[in-house]
Amino acid sequence: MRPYVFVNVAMSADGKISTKERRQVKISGKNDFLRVDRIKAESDAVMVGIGTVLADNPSLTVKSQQLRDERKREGKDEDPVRVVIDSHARTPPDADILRKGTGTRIIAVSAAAPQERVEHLKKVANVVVAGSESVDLPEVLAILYQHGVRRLMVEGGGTLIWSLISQGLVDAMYTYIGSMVIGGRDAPTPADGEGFLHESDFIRLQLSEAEPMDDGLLVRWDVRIIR
Ligand SMILES: NC(=O)C1=CN([C@@H]2O[C@H](COP(=O)(O)OP(=O)(O)OC[C@H]3O[C@@H](n4cnc5c(N)ncnc54)[C@H](O)[C@@H]3O)[C@@H](O)[C@H]2O)C=CC1
Ligand SMILES: Nc1nc(O)c(N)c(N[C@@H]2O[C@H](COP(=O)(O)O)[C@@H](O)[C@H]2O)n1
Repeated sequence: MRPYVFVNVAMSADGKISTKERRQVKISGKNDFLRVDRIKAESDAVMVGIGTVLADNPSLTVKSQQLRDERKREGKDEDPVRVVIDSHARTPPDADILRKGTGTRIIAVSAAAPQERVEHLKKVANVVVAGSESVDLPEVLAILYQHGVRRLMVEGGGTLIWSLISQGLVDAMYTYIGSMVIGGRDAPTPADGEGFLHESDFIRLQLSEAEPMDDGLLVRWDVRIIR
């Protein structure tokens, strides 16, 4: 069993999620940031890849005090469980995701992670070992499910989203399209990784919602299960 998994990502009009230097940029507007905060507060856990932790140093906390209070009233931690997919245990022990906010942090590493770094991380987070070289995502999702996570939000980046979506582990995707062009053939996109070669392999989506937001557009897609 695995949680319901949805991706939230903000991209430019030309389909980039940051610059070619992988520098964090503001793509969403005020209303979209409020929406992201709300769907994060409604989730049991939020996941990012180590590339995002190293590039953006996100805290992934719920920002609105009202939403934090609501979670508390429901008997939950103010922040969802925060999960980093990090094969080689590269998460800096002083990363904001570990320093800021409340609640459980899980770092998922592979068996190839250097033991010394794993021991350091064990002092500041729950470390889960899954997979031999890179992290085994189905196994991590099963572990999260066993720990009560039913709704998982994935905030990026492109490498992690590709892995999840290409393995059939994503149920829905929110894409905010911002009103700018970032450009750059090497700038990350919502799904990087290897990419499919054959049309028959493409992951098919069904449009479920499209709404103008700030000066861009919010699109919600459901992943179509084709058997
Ligand atoms: N605009 C937006 O909404 C967002 C933009 N970003 C941007 O994305 C960029 C970071 O993305 P990426 O470099 O692609 O890194 P990422 O955050 O997708 O992390 C990928 C890394 O995770 C590790 N990993 C371990 N097991 C894995 C597995 N099974 N599958 C995939 N990865 C696995 C690998 O070390 C891999 O390189 C940054 O530039 C950041 O600013 C990140 C999040 C959201
Ligand atoms: N929704 C959205 N819009 C943008 O314009 C963005 N740049 C991002 N980036 C994601 O948000 C994370 C920041 O988290 P904290 O504010 O530090 O909690 C960042 O790491 C990306 O995942 N998202």
